[in-house]
This record gives sequence, structure tokens and C-alpha cells, in this order.
Amino acid sequence: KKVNLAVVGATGMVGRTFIKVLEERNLPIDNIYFFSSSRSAGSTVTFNNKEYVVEELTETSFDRGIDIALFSAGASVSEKFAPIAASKGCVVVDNSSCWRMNEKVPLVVPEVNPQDISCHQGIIANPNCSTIQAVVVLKPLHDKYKIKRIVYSTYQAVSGAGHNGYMDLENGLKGEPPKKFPHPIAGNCLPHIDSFLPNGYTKEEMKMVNETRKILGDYSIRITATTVRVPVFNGHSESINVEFEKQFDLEELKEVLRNAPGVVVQDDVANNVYPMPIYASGRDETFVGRIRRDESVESGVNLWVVADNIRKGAATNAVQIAEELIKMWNK
Ligand SMILES: O=C(O)C/C=C/c1cccc(C(=O)O)c1C(=O)O
Repeated sequence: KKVNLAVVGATGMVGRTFIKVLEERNLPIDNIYFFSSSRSAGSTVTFNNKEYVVEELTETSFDRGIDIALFSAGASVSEKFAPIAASKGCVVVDNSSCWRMNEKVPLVVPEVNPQDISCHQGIIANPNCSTIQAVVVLKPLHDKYKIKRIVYSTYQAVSGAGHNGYMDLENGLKGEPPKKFPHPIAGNCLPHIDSFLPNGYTKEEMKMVNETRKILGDYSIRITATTVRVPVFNGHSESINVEFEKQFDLEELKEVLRNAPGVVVQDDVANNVYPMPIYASGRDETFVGRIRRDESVESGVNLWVVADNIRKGAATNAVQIAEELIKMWNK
């Protein structure tokens, strides 16, 4: 059965990657529609060698029998239009933070909690990019050793802040002042992603804390996070320190990761083999290395995890959710 699919936010960095990933994975699409703000409406996008005019998103955009809508147009657009789309029988896969913590909305990484997809009531939320790559690696370890505590330290590429963030690094390297970031990012690190909250954490840090618990379905896990913008064009890196309830054998733990869906282990330091953004960029897997015991606790491990934040961190994850929906409908 073919589906009618809409891309909302079609001209943004994630929207354009939705299109690329939809082509690569050859979803059974009958009709496809592209929507954007009035600012970008009228421009054209190419899908499967055919040109389409991008339409302005309105309340009636979903009155044409759309089965799935992939949203990446910001939280305010999702807040207004996702319920409208859902009310017309469309299933929305939303890349914004708007609906992620809503108890009626499953928050899904297909390799981690695919079973939650069938609980949807019209909207399925795509997690934050930094959370996605972390839980892909943590889920198999949680299942086997039961996670007690996680310490996240992230090194996030400028592409996570969209085109303007990307240009701040490109132009910053030529000495130009930043437009998107509060300080120069070239040759610098900013411990500031999204806005600061009263508890001194940023929204990005609390997204990782809250979303990890919801996706793993375990609100007893203790988590803290520090998220940092670094002068890397694309690909997020994360140092993840994990403490388990149970003891583990390090070689067995590495084997668990080698067998985990969506994970590639790159861990051979004698030959300088470890995950790097320049390698992960453009790929859909989550890469893990520097796997070593944390000798400072009873049962702990340190991991270095890298993934393409625009692909697996957003577009590919959302398209994989769409694939699962289509599989469910075709059973
Ligand atoms: O900055 C990054 O590396 C990730 C940014 C994610 C982001 C940026 C603006 C708005 C949102 C949002 O939807 O709130 C999000 C997100 O959480 O996915």
C-alpha cells in the first residue's frame, strides 16, 4: 500500500535531509507534498528527479488525504498544525520539542522503543538529536546491566543550530563576528545550547535528561548533562559515563554493543581507531569507541559516541518511524 506523505519545513536543513533520506530509502510514496512558511513558499524542491513547488502551510493543507506528515519547522508550527493534521487522520512525526514530553505522544527511536509507535494518538515525537544517538547505545546496556546513573558531556556541531549556526563557523573562520551564537564559535567552545533555565541548566541539557528517561521507560535513572557547542561543522560527539546496578565483563559489554541495532563499534586505539564527526557525517549509524571501565565506581564504563545529528539525529530517525508505520499498516 502506498502512502501520501507531506514534508513540513521542506526548505530547512532537516527538511531538505528528509527529502534526501526519503529518496535513499525508497518509501512507497503515492503523492508527496512540501510545505513551508510564507517566506519560503513558491520555491521549488526536487524529489526523485521531479520538481515540486513548496506550498505555504495553512489550516487546510491536510484536507487532501495525507497519511504521514514529517514536521521540522519549529515548536510553534508543530504546536499549531500537528493537532490539525492529526484531526484529519494524518499521523504526524514531529521533530520539534513541542510534544515530546506529552504523555499521549510516544517519543521514539526505532532501534530502542519501536513498540511505543502503536500507542500514538496522531502524533509521534522525534527526540532531540543528542538524545537519539545516546539511547541507541545505552538501550542494549540498560537491558543487560540496568543503568543506575548517566553523565552526559556533549560536543555539538554547528549544524545543530541550522544554516545560521553553520555560517557562524564558516564566516567566523574568516574573522567575521557571529550572527546566531552569542560569542564567536571559531576556535572557541560555548557551554550554551538553547536557553538557560532557573536551575542553571540549559533546555538542551534538560531535554537529554528527560527524554532519555521517557525513551528507556525508566524514571529511576539518575542523569546529569553538560551540552557544549564546538567548532565542528556536522556530527555530534558525546562522552557518556554510565554506572550500572549489575557487574559486567568489558569484553562481553563490547560484544553487546557490536550486536546492537544501529551501532558500529570503532575501538582500536593502538591504531588510532575511534569515532569522529568527520567520519560519522553523512552516515546513519551511531558510532561508539573509547570503551573502558570507569575504575572510580563499583560498575561503570566510559563511552565516546558520535553520529550525524542531521541524519540519525533528526531526518533518518523520523523516516525510520514512517517506515515502521507503513509496515504496521501493511500487516
Ligand atoms: O542545537 C543543537 O545541536 C540541537 C538543537 C535542537 C533544536 C533546536 C531548536 C529547536 C528545537 C526544538 O524543537 O525545541 C530543537 C530540538 O530540541 O530538536
